[in-house]
Amino acid sequence: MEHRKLAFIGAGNMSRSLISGLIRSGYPANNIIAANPSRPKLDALVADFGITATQNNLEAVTQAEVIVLAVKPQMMASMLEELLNAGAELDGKLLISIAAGISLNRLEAMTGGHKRIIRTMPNTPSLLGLGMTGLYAHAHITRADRDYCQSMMEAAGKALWVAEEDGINQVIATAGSAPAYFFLFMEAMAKQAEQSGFSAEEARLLVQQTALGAANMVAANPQLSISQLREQVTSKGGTTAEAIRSFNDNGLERLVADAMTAAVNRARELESQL
Ligand SMILES: NC(=O)C1=CN([C@@H]2O[C@H](COP(=O)(O)OP(=O)(O)OC[C@H]3O[C@@H](n4cnc5c(N)ncnc54)[C@H](OP(=O)(O)O)[C@@H]3O)[C@@H](O)[C@H]2O)C=CC1
Ligand SMILES: O=C(O)[C@@H]1CCC=N1
Repeated sequence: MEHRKLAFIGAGNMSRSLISGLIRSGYPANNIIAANPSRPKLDALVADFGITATQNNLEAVTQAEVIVLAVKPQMMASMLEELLNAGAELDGKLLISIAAGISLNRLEAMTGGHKRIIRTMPNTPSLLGLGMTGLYAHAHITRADRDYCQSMMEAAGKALWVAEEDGINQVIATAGSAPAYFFLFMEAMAKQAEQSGFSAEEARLLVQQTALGAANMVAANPQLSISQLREQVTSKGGTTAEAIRSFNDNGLERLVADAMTAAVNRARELESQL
């Protein structure tokens, strides 16, 4: 992939995940700069990955060819306004937003009409190179910019383009927010395992190894549907069948659908507010 000079504006959880993925895949550390108002997260990024860091957004933007907008959605307008007021020149630069709930139209307005923007939705497993990122760009974005953005995200995992901008909100519900769903499920399982007598470490080991194994079974067996993998575990008249029956009787499918719809609705609500 091309190693364009890359700036992350906002050095929080998601930037750290993406930077880690990039460095792990061989992106040169001296082509990455991160900007953040407070120092500790920057110091940790410099220590862990050898990138450059600054508390001055303008300095990062000036040096970069590609700028990743990685502040909280609610901070985006004020951050960009300050940047433009400070004299930032965005011409010739590709902007990549990772923010939930801010449309390309809004980003264009917030940047004084800049049109070279790609919208993405990554997730935190990018930290380990196991991320999943959705991407969307308007038709005028060049092939070279699309390819760069895709390979940048693929350095941290897998990437999937969506055909409509609202597809990004569906990616949020299915991948961006979704690591937390699995963590919640694992928390509940670990809690129950502890209540049944395992130590906290034993419960975590049992749950984490099983989750890892299950995810790897899905990835390693594309010829099998996820339902078939579940059926392989479920002996007739056995223990798993009883657990699955309990999940189904308690409406697991509806719970999951409602939770994913709530995430999409919140993303759309943010889009209408910000
Ligand atoms: N976390 C996730 O799983 C995912 C998050 N996202 C998106 O990523 C974006 C960042 O989220 P996340 O990393 O979780 O949030 P964090 O709060 O961890 O990171 C945001 C960072 O932005 C910094 N910041 C605040 N104001 C400014 C400013 N004016 N200029 C530069 N930096 C600033 C904050 O600094 P300080 O703390 O010092 O104030 C903080 O380090 C959001 O838009 C979110 O929607 C997308 C996909 C997944
Ligand atoms: O919770 C959020 O709003 C962000 C976007 C996806 C994951 N975290």
